Amino acid sequence: MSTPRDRRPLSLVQRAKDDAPEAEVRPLDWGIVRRLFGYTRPFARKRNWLIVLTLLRASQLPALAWMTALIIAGPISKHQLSPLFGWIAAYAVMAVLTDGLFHFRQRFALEIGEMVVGQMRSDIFDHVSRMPMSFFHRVKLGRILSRVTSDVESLRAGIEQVFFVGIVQLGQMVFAAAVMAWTDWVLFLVVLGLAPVLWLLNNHFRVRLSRDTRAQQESFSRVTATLAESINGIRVTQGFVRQTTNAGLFRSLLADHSRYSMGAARSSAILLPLLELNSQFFVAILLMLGGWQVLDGQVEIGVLITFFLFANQFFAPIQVLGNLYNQALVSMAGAERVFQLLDIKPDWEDAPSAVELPDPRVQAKSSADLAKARGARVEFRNVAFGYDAKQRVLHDVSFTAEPGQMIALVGHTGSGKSSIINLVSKFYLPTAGEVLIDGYDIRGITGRSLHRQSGMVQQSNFLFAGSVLDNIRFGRPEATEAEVRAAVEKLGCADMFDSLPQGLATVVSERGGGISAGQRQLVCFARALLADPRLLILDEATSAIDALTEARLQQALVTLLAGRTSFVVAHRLSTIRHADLVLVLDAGRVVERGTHAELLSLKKHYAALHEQFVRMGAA
Ligand SMILES: Nc1ncnc2c1ncn2[C@@H]1O[C@H](COP(=O)(O)OP(=O)(O)OP(=O)(O)O)[C@@H](O)[C@H]1O
Repeated sequence: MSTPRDRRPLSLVQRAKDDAPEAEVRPLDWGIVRRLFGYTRPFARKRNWLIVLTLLRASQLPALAWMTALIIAGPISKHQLSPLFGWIAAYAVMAVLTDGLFHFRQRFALEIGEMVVGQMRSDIFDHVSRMPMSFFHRVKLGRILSRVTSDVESLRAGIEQVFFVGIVQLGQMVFAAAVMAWTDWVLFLVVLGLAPVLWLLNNHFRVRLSRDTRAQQESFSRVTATLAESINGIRVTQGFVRQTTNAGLFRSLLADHSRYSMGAARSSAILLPLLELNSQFFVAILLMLGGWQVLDGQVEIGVLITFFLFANQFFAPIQVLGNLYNQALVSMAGAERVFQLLDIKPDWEDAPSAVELPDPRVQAKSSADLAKARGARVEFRNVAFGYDAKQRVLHDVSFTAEPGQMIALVGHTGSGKSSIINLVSKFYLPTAGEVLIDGYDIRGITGRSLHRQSGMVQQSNFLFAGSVLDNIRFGRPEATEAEVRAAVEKLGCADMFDSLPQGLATVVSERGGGISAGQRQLVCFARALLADPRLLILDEATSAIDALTEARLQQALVTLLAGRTSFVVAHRLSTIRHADLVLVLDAGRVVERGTHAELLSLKKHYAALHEQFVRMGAA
């Protein structure tokens, strides 16, 4: 068995084809903005203060400009020295206030950004962890990684910068427009008349930029997805000497990404100078008209200076807003992808009426009761199942595993062994028929309560990066070192762990590097033993292990399984011989059942499989 797995070919060529671009989105979507804003609700006080500070700052900058204009047009142009000092002192106070507020605005914005980003990452993790296995067959690891990393990171800039800096800049523009209109409405009308030209020009380039930015992000997500898959599949890559081919394909994805990045950079390199040129063009027109009014004596020079100061306040934000708009597009695309992931509904969930699977060990009064309660009763009644609606992979499967029995599943590859185990673990629900655990229909009990009473040892013997000790107590983190040691001793393998460089404290890597295949398997056995499950699922490792270790593993296995109900996808004859019931599967059907001896005497499917086992063993 190879529990939950991806059956697509592990090839980068395939990946490049698989990764069709994600759905196009509107550049600015207020629904997404509102939803993002919802993330600031837990920090509403700070957020509201931030909004107040932002609005204040939006008025402070134009106020400073106005004070400058008043000082120039007033005491300076009228040569009044003593009022000048008063004005300058007022200006200095205003400047200190402005930058004091700036400090808090900046700090609050960064803090809120950080909190939102942290919350979002934690939501993605929670959401993904609760998904049924079918989700992990569909959604690639790399895609999940890029949601949590680059997409969320692009949102941070959106939250910290776009919104709050945007308000300041817009406020500044509105204030400046009001002062300009009040100072000289004719010149102001000229500014207003030319504004649509600027807007149309910007719009054209921004649509282009938005397209380029999305393409750039998608190509990057393909790069990260491919990287994640390549590292995961590094053994296969090296085993088939595909390094050069894969590196070439990876380079072509990088080249793709560079092309899109260059496209985005080119569009932005046209847009930004154009914006600047526009402002300068306006200034030229204003100089011409304003200069003529001053020369003609219609307007005082002080008024023209005021107008220019505010024209500057009006135009400067256009560029900043342009940059913020670019950032908003990037953030919007990131937010859309994050929300798409968060909105994926599981194919199925526990029914609202689902109850906890009772643990009979809790009620056991005598040690005899306790011994009986150590294993669960599992029954399949006419079960049919398919990973998708079109194709069934199990047909009419019925059997009963009494408490404490060991059921061995044997059959050729693809015969349905893993699928039976996926159903017992409630990783999937049967398409038809019933799976009963202790008489409870599996649909009516919660997955969590079932998993609390079950344990799993996978063929890959998956270990987390950390110490051997922590890996063993993964299912019961509160277990003491003494309890872990007791479990290891019970399995009769304490010496194998003691021989490690730092004993149980030895650190292993994600793929279990640092310890041998046999030791890795023992860690998984000890982990299962410590969790003390009533139902144990074991996918026997096929990896070659020397005869001595094999004998010790077998002994440890007998200890581990004693009294518990177990399902074993058996790859070793010695295990099958111990089974109370062997189910022989062929094309999703149970074609034979019985003990090893009974099945051998039938001289049919099992006998043929047995012969293969023996021959392989001899080889
Ligand atoms: N995630 C999946 N999505 C779609 N079909 C699947 C999936 N997993 C398995 N299958 C299909 O279901 C059928 C039964 O597969 P299953 O994994 O149960 O067989 P198995 O006996 O455990 O095989 P093996 O010994 O190779 O692990 C096969 O035809 C297989 O292609």
